[in-house]
Amino acid sequence: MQNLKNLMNRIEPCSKEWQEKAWERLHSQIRPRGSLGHLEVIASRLAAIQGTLTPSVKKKLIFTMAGDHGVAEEGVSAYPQEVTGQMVFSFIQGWASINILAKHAGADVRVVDCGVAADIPEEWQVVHKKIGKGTANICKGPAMSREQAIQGLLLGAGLVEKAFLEEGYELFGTGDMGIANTTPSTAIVATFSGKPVSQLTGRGTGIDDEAFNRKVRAVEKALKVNQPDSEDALDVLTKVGGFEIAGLAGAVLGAAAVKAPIVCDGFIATAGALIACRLMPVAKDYLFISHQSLEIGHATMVELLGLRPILDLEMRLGEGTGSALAMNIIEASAKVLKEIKTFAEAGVTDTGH
Ligand SMILES: O=C(O)c1ccc[n+]([C@@H]2O[C@H](COP(=O)([O-])O)[C@@H](O)[C@H]2O)c1
Ligand SMILES: Cc1cc2nc[nH]c2cc1C
Repeated sequence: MQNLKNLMNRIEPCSKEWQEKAWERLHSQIRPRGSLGHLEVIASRLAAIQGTLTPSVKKKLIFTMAGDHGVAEEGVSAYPQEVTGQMVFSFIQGWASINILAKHAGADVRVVDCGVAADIPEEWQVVHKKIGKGTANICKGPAMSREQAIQGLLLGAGLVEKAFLEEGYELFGTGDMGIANTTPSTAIVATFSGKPVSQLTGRGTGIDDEAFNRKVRAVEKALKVNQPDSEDALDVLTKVGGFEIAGLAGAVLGAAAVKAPIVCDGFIATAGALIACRLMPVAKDYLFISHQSLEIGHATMVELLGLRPILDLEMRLGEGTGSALAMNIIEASAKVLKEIKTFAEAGVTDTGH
């Protein structure tokens, strides 16, 4: 708990001064005022995060956090639990969607075993940090202990901080892998929003109507049995979260602590980001939401965070795929701020404003 307090105490708001300076430059560039829309917002936020008019986000790293979920036994996913470990194998072989899209984005991928049920062989190129062999079934009691939730938060934060300080990564992305993890993510957004579970539950990996009804009932039961306290994000994470969700939340806190930009992926990664921002609201200054997931409850998460997703491609995959795609947009926005000349620099007549 002391280490978690220490982490949160190190998080400061980004620089509103640099943000102002960035807006001044953006408004004096040789184009109609505001014409690059949301790219300008992203650029001004990067300036505020890095404290410069020349932000750099060239060196990029995506953490794909993997974990299993006891609630899978309620029949809430279209796929069996063993797929989590099998996909971890695919990630390290370079065969999966995240490998292809991260390569396209020029980002590295680091796979983290936060709590996969299967044994992950020591020689696999993953970060071996298993907190447990899958969480407990949230329909029957808490997913994990409070100590395990803290362990997961510190794990995610530590990985990002170390990669920033020791390897020079400048932009981070989050992603997840975990069969059944849309169920705890739904429980998290239901707790924070207070909306009916049926309005927040989606089809995850593609479940049929019967599994959908089981999933709604499972989330309702998890909330009834555990009574997570919406005012205490650590309680929510402990009772209805997941090991990879703890890692994903921690990654956002770690990025904020070192003043690095971090972009979260879809439904599960945003659930983690929501936990982080409930624990420490100023962490939001460092967070970007990569895309609007098709998973129905994601819109409510986005609303609660008050941030605008960068892309909307009707994706619902996870792994960090949305983060990878959005990284190129974030990098483009850094170039917009740095490289487009101002009216004064270019000698263009400025009568627009
Ligand atoms: O990130 C998303 O928006 C997203 C939406 C639906 C499904 N997923 C992925 O699908 C898995 C969870 O789906 P499910 O049906 O097993 O709960 C997990 O591995 C996620 O990465 C991810
Ligand atoms: C095959 C497969 C790949 C995934 N990647 C993220 N979630 C996934 C779920 C499944 C089932």
